[in-house]
Amino acid sequence: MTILKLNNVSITFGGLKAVSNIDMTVEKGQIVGIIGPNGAGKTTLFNLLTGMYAPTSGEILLYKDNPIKLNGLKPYKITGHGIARTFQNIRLFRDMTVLDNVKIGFHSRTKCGFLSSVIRLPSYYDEEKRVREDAEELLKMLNLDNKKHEFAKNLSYGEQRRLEIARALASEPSILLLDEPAAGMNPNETIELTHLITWIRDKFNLTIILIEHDMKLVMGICNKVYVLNYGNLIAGGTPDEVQNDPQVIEAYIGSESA
Ligand SMILES: Nc1ncnc2c1ncn2[C@@H]1O[C@H](COP(=O)(O)OP(=O)(O)OP(=O)(O)O)[C@@H](O)[C@H]1O
Repeated sequence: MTILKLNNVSITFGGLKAVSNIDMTVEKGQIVGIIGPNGAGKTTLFNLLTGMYAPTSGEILLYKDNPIKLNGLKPYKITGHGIARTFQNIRLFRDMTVLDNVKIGFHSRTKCGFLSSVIRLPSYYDEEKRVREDAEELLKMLNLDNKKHEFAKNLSYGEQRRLEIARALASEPSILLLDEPAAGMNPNETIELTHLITWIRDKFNLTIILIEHDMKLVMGICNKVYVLNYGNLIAGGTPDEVQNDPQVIEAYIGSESA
């Protein structure tokens, strides 16, 4: 079943077409990889999917009960529709605790209004308690519960990446976008992360789209891989299909010799 579809999506910055006429279909429950040399348009694509940029042309459709057109929606609306992300350069609240970082992730789901929060109605305390319990539960699942009172900045790199994932999961997404989750990790952390990604997909019933340069990770866990080069989609298929695609080989060899 299709959960996300891009029809002829482009975005232009000045004269540069950073993403050009992209067609993409993502099936529910799959892990989809987006690869390509530096500057290929991968992060721009995530920015389009999360409402940070609006496409210059084309449409992005999310299939829930009915198709929802995501073009031009504000990021918080898109989060509300169930798309969450992590960032290439980790974006945590570094001077806040691990627990508070995750509690903030629940914000898009909390119902307490401004007034009940300010005058501290019982509904505020009920919600606060529920958010705390849910956040602690998530931290347990991501093996960070023993760090919940640490400042985020004191965590190791691998732990910070897990915390970002925990925070993204707090918004109860149906689609999780991971931007270079293995960047900066050592080989052991990358192996752990690989297991974690498939585990959270199954546990939380997610569809995952990930940008990654670590080919072992991509080819090991993705059901489908899309390859971008200079903003164009040059291949899309199973890991085996794209690895043997002459255009893909050329793009990577070309980028290495550049
Ligand atoms: N806001 C912007 N304004 C102008 N140009 C931009 C903007 N965002 C991205 N670009 C350009 O779009 C192109 C694609 O960039 P993008 O960051 O999406 O590539 P990428 O595939 O994610 O690269 P990397 O693997 O290095 O992260 C680049 O040429 C980049 O300079």
